[in-house]
Amino acid sequence: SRLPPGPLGLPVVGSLLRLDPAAPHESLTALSRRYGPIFSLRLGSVPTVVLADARLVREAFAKDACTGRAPLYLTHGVMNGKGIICAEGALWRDQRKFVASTLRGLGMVKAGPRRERLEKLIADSVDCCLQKLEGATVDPLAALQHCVGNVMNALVFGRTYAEEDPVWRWLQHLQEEGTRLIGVAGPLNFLPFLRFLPQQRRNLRFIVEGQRATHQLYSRLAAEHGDGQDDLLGAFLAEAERRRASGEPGQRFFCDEQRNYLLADMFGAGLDTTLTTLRWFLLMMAAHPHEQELVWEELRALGRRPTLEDMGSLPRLEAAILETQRIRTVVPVGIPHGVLQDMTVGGFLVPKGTMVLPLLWAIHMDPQHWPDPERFNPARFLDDDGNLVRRDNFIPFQTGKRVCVGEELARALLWLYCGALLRRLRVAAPAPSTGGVDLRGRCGITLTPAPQPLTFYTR
Ligand code: HEM
Repeated sequence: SRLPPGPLGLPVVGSLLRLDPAAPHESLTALSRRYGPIFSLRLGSVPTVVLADARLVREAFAKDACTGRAPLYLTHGVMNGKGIICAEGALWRDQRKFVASTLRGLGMVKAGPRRERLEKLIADSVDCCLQKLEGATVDPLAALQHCVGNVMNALVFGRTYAEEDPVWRWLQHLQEEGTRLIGVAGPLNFLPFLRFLPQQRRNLRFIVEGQRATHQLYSRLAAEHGDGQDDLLGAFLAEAERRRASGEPGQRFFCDEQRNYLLADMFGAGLDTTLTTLRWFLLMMAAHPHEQELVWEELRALGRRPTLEDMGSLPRLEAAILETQRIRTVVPVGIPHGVLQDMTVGGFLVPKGTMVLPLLWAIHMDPQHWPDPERFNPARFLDDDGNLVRRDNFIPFQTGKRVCVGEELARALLWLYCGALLRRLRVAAPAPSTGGVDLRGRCGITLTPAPQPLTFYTR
């Protein structure tokens, strides 16, 4: 077979200059309208294939050959292929299995006492968040970051922090700056020699320093951790001990260094994405009061705060969450995969060493599947009788063998937060004369909204 079509690039930079650094998802989407749902280009030194159709993503990501990560400087040079997000091969398979089964043990199951414990943990954090927002005119970011952050702290490390705890403040700052700088350092991935430029060197030093300092903290948390296994760290320590005792070869995957990379990955992957989705949800509700009223009607009819049991029976709430995930996909360029063996996708050859980008923005904004895609319209996810409908061209967690391992937890968090917040509060935008709501996103690794206040009236 032949390679997918695509633009001719310049030597050295390839097609990098075609990408708007502030909106790479839009530049790539424009190219997909021109070259089709599968096309190839070279980004600096990295040969890349872009998939702009959910069917092609499903086909590609179902293959073992496509479970690698892209040959990027940050994944391989900074993350060293450790942890889970950047791991490949035997290490990835081992850690993926361990994480998936640990998350099930922590309550990501359909029913039972563990699920109730998880639900209580989230519900308590929602209460904390409600207290901070009720009656206030603020950007909800700080409240959400603290409250959702503590759910992740509890699940990953087995502890929570007071809001003003200096260690927690420092962790939040590192996370925010790190995510921003990794975005800024994007070109470094494709042109690794850029790391010799002074500005890039400073950014990289911050990222590597932050990594070293958080790993030190994690080692301390591990040393202080008891025998309990109600969190990922506890489960890791117990599994490391079990493998050491039995002397099995898999014990090499449970060293202290891998533990620290894994903890950082789980905390980072879980918090940023969920937080950003919640921020977009509140902004969309404020900008579309009529849609907010429809959700409110449904919640009023229920007469109490929704629980996980109610998932599947509140279609308006669910459709509003799904439509938020469509119109402001938090990872608009998608999380790239790497090709481990030559393979074919859509009849085209995709050679070993290629980076595969599942271009979620193009998929979720495709006018053929989503008429008038820039319009926020939850009814897209409802049929004429108001029942929820599954949509094929919608893959916010991606698909296949590496699909988001936290999807169940993310859906539970979004459900309980969005339901409780809208049941108790009416979210309103500032008057249009003062600018209204700014729904344009800024693209780092995630597509985030601009900081802006909202008013939270008691219902
Ligand atoms: C709305 C919230 C979330 C969204 C939109 C989201 C989205 C994604 C996406 C698109 C991927 C890439 C999948 C792939 O490579 O094919 C991913 C991977 C991942 N997510 Fe999430 N995620 C969310 C929440 C979470 C949460 C709460 C956790 C933690 C429990 C989590 C942990 C992970 C991990 C560890 C991976 C890497 C999986 C692997 O490489 O095998 N995510 N997520």
